[in-house]
Amino acid sequence: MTHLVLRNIQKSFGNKTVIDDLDLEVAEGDMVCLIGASGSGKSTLLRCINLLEPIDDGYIELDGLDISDPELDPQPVRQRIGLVFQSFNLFPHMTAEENVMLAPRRIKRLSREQLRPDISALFQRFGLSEHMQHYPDQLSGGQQQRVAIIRALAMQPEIMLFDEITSALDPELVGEVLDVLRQLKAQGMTMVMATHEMGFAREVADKVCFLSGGRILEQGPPEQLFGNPQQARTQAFLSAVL
Ligand SMILES: Nc1ncnc2c1ncn2[C@@H]1O[C@H](COP(=O)(O)OP(=O)(O)OP(=O)(O)O)[C@@H](O)[C@H]1O
Repeated sequence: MTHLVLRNIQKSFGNKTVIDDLDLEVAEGDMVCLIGASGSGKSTLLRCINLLEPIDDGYIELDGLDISDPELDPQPVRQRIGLVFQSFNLFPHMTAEENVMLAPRRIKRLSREQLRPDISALFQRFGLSEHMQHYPDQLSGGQQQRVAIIRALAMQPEIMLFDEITSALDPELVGEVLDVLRQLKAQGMTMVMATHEMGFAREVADKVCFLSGGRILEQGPPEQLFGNPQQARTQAFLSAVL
């Protein structure tokens, strides 16, 4: 089943076109990796999907619903789509658990007691049980990013978007965050990820998209893009991007 459909997406800032007539389909349970140079439009695309940026033209469908309809209340749609950023953006004066509980308490109006079993299970699932009561400055960057992922999952989204979530991490901490994504993939989560982690994209993605100037130059399963006879074109693209 096609879960997310983007058609003819157009987005400009002033007179600068940032997304240019872009089409993308994401099937349920798939991991789609967006790869492109800085400024190619990856973040803007993810922000458009999450309705943080309005699109100028085209439409975005989630499970058949046109979520780009300007008449639609964006709040319930945003709850269905989790977004995790490069910077973890945890509140420093709150424990990991309080950070994770904040949105469901405010938006879903659930109490701490109602939330605790599910939230504890999430911390446990991602190996962070012993850090629930720690403050962000007591956690490594990798642990903070894993808490940021748990925070997004606590809203029980149907689809998760990741914007270069390992780019700010020391290299030795990247693996533990990518492991969380592998786990989510195994559990059937639908995901779109902007990344420079080429090895991960090759290993885990169902589809890889090469973005340049707000357009998708190539897209396909990694074994196609990285295999012969495509390999020379892929290498040329990646050497310009990475
Ligand atoms: N709010 C904004 N106002 C004006 N221009 C913007 C805005 N947001 C993004 N841009 C411009 O849009 C272009 C695409 O930016 P975007 O952040 O989407 O690219 P990216 O591929 O995610 O790059 P990076 O890897 O550096 O985050 C850039 O030229 C950027 O300067």
